[in-house]
Amino acid sequence: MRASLIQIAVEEGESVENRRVRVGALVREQAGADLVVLPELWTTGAFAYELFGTEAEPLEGPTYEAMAKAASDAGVWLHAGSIPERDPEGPLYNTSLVFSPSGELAAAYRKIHRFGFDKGEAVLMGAGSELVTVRLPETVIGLATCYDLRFPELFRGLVDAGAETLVLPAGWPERRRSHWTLLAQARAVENQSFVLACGTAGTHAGVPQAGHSIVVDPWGEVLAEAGAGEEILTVEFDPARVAVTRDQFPALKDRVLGLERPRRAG
Ligand SMILES: NC(=O)CCC(=O)C(=O)O
Repeated sequence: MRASLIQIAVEEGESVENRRVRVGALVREQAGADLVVLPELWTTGAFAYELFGTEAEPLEGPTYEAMAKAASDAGVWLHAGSIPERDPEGPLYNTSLVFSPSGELAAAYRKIHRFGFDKGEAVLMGAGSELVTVRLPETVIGLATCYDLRFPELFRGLVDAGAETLVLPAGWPERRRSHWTLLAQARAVENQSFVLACGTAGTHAGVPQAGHSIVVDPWGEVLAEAGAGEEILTVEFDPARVAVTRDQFPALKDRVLGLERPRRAG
């Protein structure tokens, strides 16, 4: 299976519309790949909080239209990263879109863990509540977004729902790049799954981005890693290695579920 992770540079000097057109062209160039992955909130930048409201789109808005067309022109499965979604009935959401090679929407995932504690995304956007997996011809992908990477129970839920390849668009800052690499490898090892994590490059809203998109195999080995700048990271991997790893080292079968809370001594 061939995957291309498009690590876009998100910089203030470029308009959202220009970036949308540019990204569409980059997706078309990936014809022949099985799966193409884009980063989190690449239209605005994950930290450009002041743009969330002005650039928010309905689910089937301009980014949806452009990416559906790019997926069908290229004939690829496209994880189109996430958009600031305006739900007419509710708050904004950080919503990932997955398109089939014919340009149909295969899945939408609203980010469950919002970043920012008492500001930013955490107050500007609503939280999703549903785990989402998508069956591709070669593998079942499980969806998570950026800060979700810190919450292992979400990924275990995806594995329980059948995921073998965990796909994570992100806008991860350079400041915490060591966490990014470590957590991507940890999620791969503990879930005996491939991890495809696609970040952004450049600097927006004063936050330098880590880049370093990464693909990790079910044994925790890094198959490919990007540098800091805009880059397309292409990797070939064998999804059958998930079953082989889970069979030969069946740690997932040794899970003990429903542990009781410790009793207080004294
Ligand atoms: N956009 C994000 O979710 C940022 C996450 C982050 O910076 C971190 O977890 O650290």
